[in-house]
Amino acid sequence: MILEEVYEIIKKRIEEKPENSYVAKLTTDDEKKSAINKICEKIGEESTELILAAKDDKKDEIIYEAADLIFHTMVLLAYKNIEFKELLQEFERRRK
Ligand SMILES: N=c1c2ncn([C@@H]3O[C@H](COP(=O)(O)OP(=O)(O)OP(=O)(O)O)[C@@H](O)[C@H]3O)c2ncn1[C@@H]1O[C@H](COP(=O)(O)O)[C@@H](O)[C@H]1O
Repeated sequence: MILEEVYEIIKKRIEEKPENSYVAKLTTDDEKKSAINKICEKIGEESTELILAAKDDKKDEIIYEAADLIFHTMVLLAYKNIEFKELLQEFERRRK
C-alpha cells in the first residue's frame, strides 16, 4: 500500500537525514524551533487548509489538503517511533 511505502521512506529520512530532504529538515531541531514544534505547527496549518477547502466545497483542494494532513501526521508518528502497523492495529481494534 502506498501509505506504508511512504511511511518507510519517512522513517529512513528521519534516520539518515539526507540533504534536500523535506522530512529530514522538518524533523531536525534548529536554532529557532524544535522538531516537534515544527511538525505540530505543520499539522495545525494543514488542518486549517483542509477545513477551508471543505468549506469552499472544492473537491480537488480537499483531496490535496487531506493528503498534506495525512502526510504530516505520518511524519509525527514516525518521529515518535510509532510503527505504521500500530496505527493499523488501532483501526482494527475499532472495527465493528
Ligand atoms: N508525500 C510527501 C509530501 N506531501 C507534502 N509534502 C511537502 O509538504 C510541504 C507542504 O507544505 P505547504 O502546504 O505549506 O506548502 P509549501 O508552500 O511548500 O510551504 P512550506 O513547507 O515551504 O512552508 C511541501 O513542502 C511539500 O513538498 C511532502 N513531502 C514529501 N512527501 C513524501 O515523503 C517522501 C520523503 O520526502 P523527502 O524528505 O523530501 O525526501 C517523498 O518520497 C514523498 O513520497
